[in-house]
Amino acid sequence: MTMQSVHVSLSERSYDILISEGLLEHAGAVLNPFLNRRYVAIVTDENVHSAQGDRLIAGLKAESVGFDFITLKPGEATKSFGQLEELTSQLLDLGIERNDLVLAFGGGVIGDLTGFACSILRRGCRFAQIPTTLLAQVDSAVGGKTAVNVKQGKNLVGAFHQPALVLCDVAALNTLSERELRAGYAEVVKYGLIADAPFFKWLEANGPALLNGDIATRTQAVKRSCELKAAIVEEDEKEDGARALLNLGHTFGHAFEAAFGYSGKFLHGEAVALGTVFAFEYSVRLGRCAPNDAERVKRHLKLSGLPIGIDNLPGPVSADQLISFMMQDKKVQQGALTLILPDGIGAAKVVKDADYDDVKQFLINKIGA
Ligand SMILES: NC(=O)c1ccc[n+]([C@@H]2O[C@H](COP(=O)([O-])OP(=O)(O)OC[C@H]3O[C@@H](n4cnc5c(N)ncnc54)[C@H](O)[C@@H]3O)[C@@H](O)[C@H]2O)c1
Ligand SMILES: O=C(O)C(=O)C[C@@H](O)[C@H](O)[C@H](O)COP(=O)(O)O
Ligand SMILES: [Zn+2]
Repeated sequence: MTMQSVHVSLSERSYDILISEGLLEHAGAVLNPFLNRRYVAIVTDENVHSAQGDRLIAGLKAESVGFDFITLKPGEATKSFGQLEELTSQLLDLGIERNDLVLAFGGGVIGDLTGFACSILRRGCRFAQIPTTLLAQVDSAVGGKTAVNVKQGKNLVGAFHQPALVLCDVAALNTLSERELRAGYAEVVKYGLIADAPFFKWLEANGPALLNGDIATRTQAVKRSCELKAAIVEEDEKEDGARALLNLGHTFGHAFEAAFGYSGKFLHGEAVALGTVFAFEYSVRLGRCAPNDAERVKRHLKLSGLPIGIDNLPGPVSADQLISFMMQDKKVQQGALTLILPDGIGAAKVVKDADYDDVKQFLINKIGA
């Protein structure tokens, strides 16, 4: 097994991201040094349990690591307050101690919910991320943001809680649906657009191979994404500055997700893709970004099967609805919107004090009042 790794350096909260094909079958051996007793609680969802569970079980059994599964319903609706209460209760019933290791085995929904539960369980217990979607391997498993969604907006109740270890088995992506794979790809593209124009160019050439299952290309993309995210998180763990760049496309995107009620009709990655298009178009409107750059981004997202226009929305939504969700965004300061706006490909900026009326007019022009 050829192993790649990325270190996230955060003093006593530092950890490694291990990336390889076939890691699940070695999970017991890799996790053993992190275990105070040979036992883990595994939080997962039904799809992941049936598609990948046997591989993890084999890896744990090979090292005589005992385990219990807590298996939740799949989908964004699981990232809720109700499920948080239920999950913490189940973990307590299993007798999970502070120094035990809980495994978040699944996509970003499982990772965000489990990470949040672990941040509050007995005032904080350890957990490892075992991400099984492209989105989770390149983004959500790294950096310690955990949360649930509420009716007022996306991820509005949560905590920063870093994992002890991240295990990315790229072979786990073989059972992921094409739609979920493409949605995760939106976050890969994001890294190129924020800060790495050569990576975006590489994706224009290699994105099709990545989406078609080429393991080497996937491994390279996961590694580069994790390196870029780790560098930003190391600089600004709790989003006082540069970390907000990772929110490119999210201020608009989260508003779409909230408007559709976290129903799965519009996935996080799809919302990020359309939100990124909106961010580029708004930047063009402000004269910050060349129209050609926005067109190039839209072309690549479209070729990758991602939504780039309001025709791709699963139902009607109004500018009023969107702007009111946007005003609940965690980046709002003194009542003013913060947007992540590109000055071009690979050159995103955190823009505070965005003009509310102008953003609203932009949305009205795009989708109607
Ligand atoms: N914490 C962060 O930094 C961060 C970053 C990005 C996104 N997120 C959050 O992540 C969530 C989205 O995560 P996601 O896109 O992974 O969605 P998800 O967790 O809902 O997983 C997508 C679907 O794929 C299934 N699945 C997962 N792995 C599978 C596999 N290997 N084989 C077959 N099916 C599999 C799941 O059951 C689910 O139905 C959102 O809530 C978003 O807000 C968080
Ligand atoms: O890690 C980050 O920081 C990100 O912003 C990554 C995003 O892809 C992710 O969707 C995150 O959950 C959004 O953060 P939020 O603070 O806007 O909820
Ligand atoms: Zn995201």
